[in-house]
Amino acid sequence: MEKLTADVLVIGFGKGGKTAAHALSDAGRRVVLVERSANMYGGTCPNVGCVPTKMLFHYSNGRRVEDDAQEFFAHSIAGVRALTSAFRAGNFASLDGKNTATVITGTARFVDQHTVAVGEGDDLITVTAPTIILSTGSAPVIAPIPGLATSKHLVSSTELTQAATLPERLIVVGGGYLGLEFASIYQHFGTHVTVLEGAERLLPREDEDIAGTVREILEGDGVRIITGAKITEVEDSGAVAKVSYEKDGQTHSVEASALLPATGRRPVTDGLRLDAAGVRTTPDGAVQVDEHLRTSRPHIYAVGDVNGGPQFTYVALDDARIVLDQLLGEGKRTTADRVAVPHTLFTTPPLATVGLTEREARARGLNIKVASEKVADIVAMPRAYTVEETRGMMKFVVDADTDLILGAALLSIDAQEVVNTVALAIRHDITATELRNSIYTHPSSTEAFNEVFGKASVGTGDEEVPADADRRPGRPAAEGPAGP
Ligand SMILES: Cc1cc2nc3c(=O)[nH]c(=O)nc-3n(C[C@H](O)[C@H](O)[C@H](O)COP(=O)(O)OP(=O)(O)OC[C@H]3O[C@@H](n4cnc5c(N)ncnc54)[C@H](O)[C@@H]3O)c2cc1C
Ligand SMILES: NC(=O)c1ccc[n+]([C@@H]2O[C@H](COP(=O)([O-])OP(=O)(O)OC[C@H]3O[C@@H](n4cnc5c(N)ncnc54)[C@H](O)[C@@H]3O)[C@@H](O)[C@H]2O)c1
Repeated sequence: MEKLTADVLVIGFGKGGKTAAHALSDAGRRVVLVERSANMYGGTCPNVGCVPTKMLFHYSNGRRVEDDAQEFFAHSIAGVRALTSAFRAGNFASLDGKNTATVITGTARFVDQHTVAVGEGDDLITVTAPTIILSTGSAPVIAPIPGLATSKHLVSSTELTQAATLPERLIVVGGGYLGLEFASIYQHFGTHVTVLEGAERLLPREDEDIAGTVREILEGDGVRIITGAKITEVEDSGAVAKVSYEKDGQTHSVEASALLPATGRRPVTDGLRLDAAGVRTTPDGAVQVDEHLRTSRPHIYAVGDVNGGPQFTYVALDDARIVLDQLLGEGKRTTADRVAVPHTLFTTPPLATVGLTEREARARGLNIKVASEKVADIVAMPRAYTVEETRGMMKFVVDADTDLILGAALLSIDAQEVVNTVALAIRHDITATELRNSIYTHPSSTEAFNEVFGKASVGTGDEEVPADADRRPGRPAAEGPAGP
């Protein structure tokens, strides 16, 4: 049995926890970080989340019709394994290698509000610290559908990033971020994918034109999408699972050899014995926090997915900044400081969004203009043609009184990059006209701003500005294709 003390104890090697651990250790604090699995140094994102899925996204888009599907898939999974294991090793070494940080592998459980225990019997380690940061992440929700949890065909997203063989048919239960990304990736690898989504339409938060175009693109790639599906039962039948669902009063069924639950993720607090520390949870099972991410015990913080906030790596990172500001800074930073946080759904092409949708802006009674154009029609953005991905559309919602950008939905090649510029413009009050009249590299996707912002449907009196409006006299006009 070993008894350790530290200045700061971090539970979970996720983005939030490790970012805080590095900074605190660099500031000379003695840090102990406890991670329950040697396969998870670095947390979900680099091991079983963002990194492997985005690498599979990349590989799957490179598959040619003549490639053998199984061979190509096996090669792709090998690439993912190599990268994730390199990242895992790097994550461990960079933290454990510091003089003031120690990583312990095991599951932490609270003994009291300052102490956790890891392991049992002779291997028991206790760690006591005046400050504790919880960063235990989230786990998939398995919807209470009869037969789903016990189906031998159930596969987790983790398994799908490490699978040895490509399933011939895959049913994805839930058409949110995780479900649509796996649907798009696996369909491109050659699996026949069916998405069963409970809501009446895909991506209900997005405007109908955007959600409809996402659906059209996925269906164009061969993904079968059934919305408004009320799944009633899952039955294993030999090599396949049969999923029964009701839609429009009729009962239907679909079969597949693999079944991915993608109906959300819940905060992980199992086994932590939060009660022993007096840390309260919300009715949804998240660790309850204030805007400084302090729990009901002010010396215990909770960052990332476990605190019930938006489940994105960059939010976990920002959570760490808030806690670090408490521990090393002025203690002013809060979750309320976040403005225009962008998101990207990595379908092909990706959908990146920020701020308000058109529907939300209108519901707020704002006087808006909407600038929108199909990617294939954006003459100022030949990049889409050069990489042979001209599907999608770009849409901006602009305040007609102030010319400030209220939101954007970019369903387009490079959208995950372009959206960050829009988010920055929103945060720093850069107007739509300024974005429209700026100089961008060529050929790039950002160049679309030169044109699309000039397409506002309900204007402030601004006339449409042509794509090449801010070129100097004598220069050639737009160098892109003349348009389809
Ligand atoms: C398939 C998939 C794809 C995703 N893609 C993206 C994306 O493209 N972009 C994006 O921004 N986000 C993405 N996400 C979400 C993102 O991965 C998470 O929001 C992020 O990893 C959360 O980080 P975290 O710090 O909260 O916890 P995590 O990274 O989940 O880390 C928590 C760690 O705590 C450990 N742990 C749990 N309980 C204990 C305990 N009792 N003791 C010790 N250790 C414990 C776990 O083993 C785990 O390593 C994706 C998620 C998934 C599942
Ligand atoms: N690119 C990214 O940033 C990325 C990628 C993957 C995951 N993530 C994160 O992980 C989280 C979890 O992803 P997710 O897709 O599991 O959750 P989600 O909340 O995004 O989507 C869940 C979907 O399942 C549907 N659903 C719920 N119950 C259902 C049922 N019984 N039958 C059919 N459909 C049902 C919901 O209507 C919803 O559309 C995401 O919210 C996101 O924060 C992010």
